[in-house]
Amino acid sequence: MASQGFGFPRQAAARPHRLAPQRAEEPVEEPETPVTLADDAELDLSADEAATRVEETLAALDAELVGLASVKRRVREIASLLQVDRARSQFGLTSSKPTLHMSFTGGPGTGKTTVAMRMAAILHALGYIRAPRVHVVTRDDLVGQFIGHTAPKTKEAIARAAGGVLFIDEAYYLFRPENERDYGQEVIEILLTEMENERGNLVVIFAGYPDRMATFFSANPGLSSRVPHHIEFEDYDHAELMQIAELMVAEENFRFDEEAREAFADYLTRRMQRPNFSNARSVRNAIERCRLRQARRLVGLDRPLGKQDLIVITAEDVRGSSLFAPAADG
Ligand SMILES: Nc1ncnc2c1ncn2[C@@H]1O[C@H](COP(=O)(O)OP(=O)(O)OP(=O)(O)O)[C@@H](O)[C@H]1O
Repeated sequence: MASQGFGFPRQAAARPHRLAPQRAEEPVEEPETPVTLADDAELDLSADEAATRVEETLAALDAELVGLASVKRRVREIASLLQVDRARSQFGLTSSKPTLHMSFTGGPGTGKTTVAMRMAAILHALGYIRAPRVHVVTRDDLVGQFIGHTAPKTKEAIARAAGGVLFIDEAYYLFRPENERDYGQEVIEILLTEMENERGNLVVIFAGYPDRMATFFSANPGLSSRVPHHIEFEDYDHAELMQIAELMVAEENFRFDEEAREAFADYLTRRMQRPNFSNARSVRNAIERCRLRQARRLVGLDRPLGKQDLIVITAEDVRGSSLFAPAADG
């Protein structure tokens, strides 16, 4: 038997009554009704247009994000879950929509926000959310300063995220056990209700450092039980950070020369041991400062510049960092 593509087979519904005449050049998409497949039909999961878009996003995730093997595996699993759920509904197999609230735990700059954006693209491609949108908030966007201000603020944030993803960065700041009248508790209660009521219209991602997130969830078991997907982001090692640096430099049409590459590796070794090291974000910031020093060097050159001059970052541009100063402390 010929297998069918994975798009929902549809039949045209009756022409809807129109309230206002449409201009001829604006074709109106007819609403379509899904058709339930026969019990002996077969589906080719990979022949769907949505599956193609998901594969493209997953391939971009692989190519553009260094490392993160277990994160990429979990994103694939969630994509598979939704693909199979779509296939089941085509056969009329009813089940509740999967709950996709998640926690992303990991150190700073490990790619949590970036992966959230890719996740939103996948959830959208598979029809789980209406828009591939991520609304990023922190405690200050949700908690009001006075009585009566918190609920409207939280509800406004939820309304802005509706149909997409609400990404709550450093979510544990919502919970301050030392102050039992803290308005953060009100936010958690509203979230609990909305995560249940708006299931299928809103995905909430709680993000932050692993240890603090663990404390946050164990202190809020109601919330924890509504978050079935926990994805952990590891700190990057030196080799991965070097690859990230090469990727970022190439994306901006720059290039390290051989000595600059060595100097940057040396820089990273030093930077990783210092306070406030933020993984890939620290790499991005370091590259910005290399660009600044390259510009300063080029402007000071007493000769015309060629294309290669503008592309190449040299060891001097890297070693100008204060980390290489004899008594570096900043
Ligand atoms: N694996 C990676 N490969 C390439 N670039 C990456 C990778 N991870 C992160 N980046 C880049 O590093 C920067 C910081 O990443 P991102 O903001 O996603 O981290 P984060 O975990 O959300 O950080 P924070 O928790 O501090 O907000 C971004 O510019 C992102 O593109």
